[in-house]
Amino acid sequence: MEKTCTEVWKNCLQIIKDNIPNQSFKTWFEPITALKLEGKVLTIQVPSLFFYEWLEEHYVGLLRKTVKKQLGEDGRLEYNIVVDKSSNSGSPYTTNMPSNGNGAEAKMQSMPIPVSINKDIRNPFIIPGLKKLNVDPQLNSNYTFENYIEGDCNRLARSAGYAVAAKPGGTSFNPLMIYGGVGLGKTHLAQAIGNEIKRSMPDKLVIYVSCEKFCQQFVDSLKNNTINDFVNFYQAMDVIIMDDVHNFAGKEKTQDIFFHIFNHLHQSGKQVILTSDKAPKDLAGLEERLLSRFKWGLSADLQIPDLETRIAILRKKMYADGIELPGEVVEYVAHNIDNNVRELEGAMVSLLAQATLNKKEIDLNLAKQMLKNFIKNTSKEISMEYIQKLVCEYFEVPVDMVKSQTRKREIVQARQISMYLSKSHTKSSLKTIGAFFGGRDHSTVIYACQTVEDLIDTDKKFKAYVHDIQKKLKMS
Ligand SMILES: Nc1ncnc2c1ncn2[C@@H]1O[C@H](COP(=O)(O)OP(=O)(O)OP(=O)(O)O)[C@@H](O)[C@H]1O
Repeated sequence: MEKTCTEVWKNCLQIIKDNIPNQSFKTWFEPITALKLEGKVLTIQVPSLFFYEWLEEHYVGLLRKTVKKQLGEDGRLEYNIVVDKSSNSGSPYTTNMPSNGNGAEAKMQSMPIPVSINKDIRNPFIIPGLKKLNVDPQLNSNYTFENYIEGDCNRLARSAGYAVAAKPGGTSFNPLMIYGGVGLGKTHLAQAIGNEIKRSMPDKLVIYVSCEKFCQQFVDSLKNNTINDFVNFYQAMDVIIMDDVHNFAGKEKTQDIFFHIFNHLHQSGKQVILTSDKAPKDLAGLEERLLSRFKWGLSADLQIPDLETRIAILRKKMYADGIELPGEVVEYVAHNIDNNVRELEGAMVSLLAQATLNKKEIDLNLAKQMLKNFIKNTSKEISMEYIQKLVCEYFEVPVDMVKSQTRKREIVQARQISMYLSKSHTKSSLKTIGAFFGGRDHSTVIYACQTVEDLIDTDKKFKAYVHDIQKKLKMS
């Protein structure tokens, strides 16, 4: 007796289940239903285009083998794709893949599916239903262009941001990648773009999401079997702002999902805005294909603001908070906190809090007193210069010698400990540490750190030295 499509698919599922992890089976195969069997062609229904792409990319080999096992060498598979479940039209739209009549065997052999097919099918079907979404963009309304002070440090990134805000998806800055060090205004600028788009084009669907939150949502959606909703949601956006994409490092599955979402948005002319602590070329732990996408548009960096810009930032904040500070105090703060805008603002807030508590006028003296304490608690104190000074004082060796080429034992020891502590107590890269300690390369730093770690493990006296210095570092 001829088998029904349900029986054939049930047998296929048995084989598939034995060959992949249970969670993957639940996520990608349980939502599939068998629709029909015509001769040797089995048609299955998948819940979205994204689902179809994912199966084609990750399970094509397994599917091909399984179908052949059930239907013989000329067995084929066709997909029926439910394109828009949220449509109000009563029944879901569906479309068949492949649509060119070549049969799924041809389809299964050619992966990934050609871009032209994606494009034609996606736009007309997916967007109309999902456009009805009302999405909270998750933006902080204080992060506007108006509040973002322009300086040499951010001119390119800021004007690119403006261009993107005026024409989301319509410039070559797609994606726009804003990168730079801690607290230099990446989130503020990225959100300013989102706020400006929502102000001038309220109908646009904009979403801000940190990379960390996106990763968590992905894990949750796998757990709850809502992966389809998760992907559909992001694919329906006009603008996605993803903060801190360096946090994708090592998370391959989430990168995979984002790769698909990214492709979909980009092909549909939607805007992607990314922030990162490093330039795309320096991002470690990200898949090459994702990195190459990140390099497509424009990468613009944010540098440390110069004194003039720092003063302007402080004045703007004071103005916004309705506070007046003497000019010399503002200049003093801006002069002394010079590598992180968040810390700059933090110093001012502490200054004001102290003044309010002590009911004192904020003059230069108070600013100096207070700033002394504030600087101690910031990363400024733990600079490579400071580590070098501390280590050299401890071992009573001349400070400049650690940067020289000398191989004297006590100097080498001070140099290696300085490198080791710079690696663990500063955010400097191995390359920067090497360059700072006498123009050495990163492999010298790796070797130094390894040597120090080994000695800590084997030499009690040495371990005590390092701990002593670390204690001083923390107390200073
Ligand atoms: N050019 C600027 N003009 C006005 N305010 C700024 C500017 N740059 C940074 N800020 C302010 O500095 C603070 C830190 O900025 P933001 O959080 O955007 O930095 P970030 O680079 O995203 O930091 P992180 O590396 O921690 O993610 C915010 O309060 C922001 O408003």
